[in-house]
Amino acid sequence: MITMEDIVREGHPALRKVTDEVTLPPADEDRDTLKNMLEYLKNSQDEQMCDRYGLRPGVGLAAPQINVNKRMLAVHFTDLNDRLYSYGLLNPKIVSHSVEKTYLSTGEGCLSVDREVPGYVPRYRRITVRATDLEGNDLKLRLKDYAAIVFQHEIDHLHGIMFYDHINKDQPFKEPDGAKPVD
Ligand SMILES: OCN(O)CCCc1ccccc1
Ligand code: NI
Repeated sequence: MITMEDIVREGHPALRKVTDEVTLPPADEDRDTLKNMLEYLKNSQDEQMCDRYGLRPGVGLAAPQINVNKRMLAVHFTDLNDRLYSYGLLNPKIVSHSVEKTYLSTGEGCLSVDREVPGYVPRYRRITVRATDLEGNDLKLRLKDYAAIVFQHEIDHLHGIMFYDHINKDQPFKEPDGAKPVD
């Protein structure tokens, strides 16, 4: 099982690499890795597992965070309308997005960042993502608000981008133009 020891922290070069696409159908090793990433998220949202294994709760995890240079990510969360998003995704790609922006009013954190980095992280309010799931299905996900934020955070990791790269250096809490916050 994946624990915090497997998660690399900022400064590790893996977090600044652009990942390689996964050849499809995925090799068993890739599928197992992705399943383990999804398992980590579920474990991290269970209090007993957290206490027993010292896990930090997470709603998403990208392969570079466990030092795997592959374009794959896992998410496990319910959005504000109680829709469950639980996926292991191969080669996810944002194929379209709104001009309109959003941001998490609490700011963002990251399992690979052991410090608070205050500030708003501007994100697209709506995105469409194409990807392949663990069963080999081609998915087209239309996401907005919180779900869009989580997916953008994870897809950024696949391109070596950290959430704080987006924070306005001079005015971290400047509301992004015309953006509607997710509270
Ligand atoms: O890369 C995943 N990760 O570090 C866990 C935190 C995920 C996350 C946190 C805040 C807003 C969006 C996504
Ligand atoms: Ni992260």
